[in-house]
Amino acid sequence: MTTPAGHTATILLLGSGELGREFVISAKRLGARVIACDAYANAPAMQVADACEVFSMLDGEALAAAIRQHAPDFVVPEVEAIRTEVLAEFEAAGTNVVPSARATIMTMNRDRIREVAAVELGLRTSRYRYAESLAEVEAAVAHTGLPCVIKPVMSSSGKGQSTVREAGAVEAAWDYAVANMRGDRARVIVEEFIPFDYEITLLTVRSREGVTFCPPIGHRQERGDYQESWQPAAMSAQALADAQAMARKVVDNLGGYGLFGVEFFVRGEDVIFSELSPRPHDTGMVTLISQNLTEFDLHARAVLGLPVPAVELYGPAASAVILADRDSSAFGFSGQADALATPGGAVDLRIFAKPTTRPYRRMGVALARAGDTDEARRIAAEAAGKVRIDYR
Ligand SMILES: Nc1ncnc2c1ncn2[C@@H]1O[C@H](COP(=O)(O)OP(=O)(O)OP(=O)(O)O)[C@@H](O)[C@H]1O
Ligand SMILES: NCC(=O)N[C@@H]1O[C@H](COP(=O)([O-])[O-])[C@@H](O)[C@H]1O
Ligand SMILES: [Mg+2]
Repeated sequence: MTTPAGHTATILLLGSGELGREFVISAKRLGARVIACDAYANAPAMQVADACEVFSMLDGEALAAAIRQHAPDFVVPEVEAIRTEVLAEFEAAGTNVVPSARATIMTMNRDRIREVAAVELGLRTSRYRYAESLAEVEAAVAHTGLPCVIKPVMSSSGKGQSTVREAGAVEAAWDYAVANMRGDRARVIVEEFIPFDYEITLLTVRSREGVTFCPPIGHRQERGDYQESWQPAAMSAQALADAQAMARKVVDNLGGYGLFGVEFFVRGEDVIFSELSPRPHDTGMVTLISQNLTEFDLHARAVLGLPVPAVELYGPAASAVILADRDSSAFGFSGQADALATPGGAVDLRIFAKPTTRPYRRMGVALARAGDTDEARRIAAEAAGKVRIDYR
């Protein structure tokens, strides 16, 4: 291990988006040196890191070369799509992969994590079947019933995902999933559609001292992608206890140290496990204004083997996304002053400084804290709406 003089550890960050950017800031505050990697130059986390490397995280040779060159104390995945076999090889040879190579492999594949959760651990999930052809999808739909949700087993942020409400729409959903999947396995999961009352992310920290939880985060999704989140999500003590018990089982099974974003659907008192990220979660960006230690601080502490105390919630808070609506590499922002002056509560912004836009690309978030979560949501949405992307 080659931690340079004056630093506490060397971290190789695999993926350099908005979540990585905040993680770099948190880790650097604790003295770490961070090398940020992603497939394009000037990615958000690269702008605040000590060094950067540009290569596709799916390129096994480039990934192995970067790990060998930097000999990091910790390899910290930030995106889902990574040549995870390489991580497993390095882990076997002694490299510390966060939270573990197995966790990254399981969670990158919806079918693998579903088997762990539903079969091995017996957690309540939606009814599901896997399918690798149109005929198999049709058989799977017969099992789950309609409506159902069809997703490539390898995808994230809603890519390739559709909700099917009538039999005539099954073929289009299969074609859409195959066209938008990642990797070379044409395989989908067909899930029973859960008409949930609300859905939550339970940020769960696994550290040397054990497992701790942040107050639950409610969120609203469109096109499979998060639009706003708020904390704390109102839920019964029993439902929260059930979610915590399930989250603990999953993270203990996956092992390693770090923060996980565990997703649940809640209907009445029924809590249904959906999926999880073995890393900070996009809906958890609300913790940038709601907690004394953000999800990024908690991840950094757990990774570096430092104490993780109980989290202090400053008060009801919300986040709302700022999205682009077209492809561009010549654009700027305006309206930040107006946004930050939104009355009614504490307001903040994160502008990710991504070098290009595309339709629906997340370019920033507005954050708000207020007397209750409804008010915080209203203020965050108002502030986000005031930030304009000026395409030139
Ligand atoms: N079975 C289901 N029933 C009802 N809604 C669902 C179901 N599956 C997914 N959804 C909706 O779609 C959203 C995205 O689904 P999911 O989390 O599985 O996709 P993802 O691509 O992994 O997203 P991300 O990477 O952002 O977490 C969920 O948060 C939920 O709102
Ligand atoms: N749901 C996962 C998620 O939110 N991931 C975050 O988005 C970035 C990719 O953004 P991009 O597609 O705009 O480059 C990732 O690097 C990560 O920070
Ligand atoms: Mg999800």
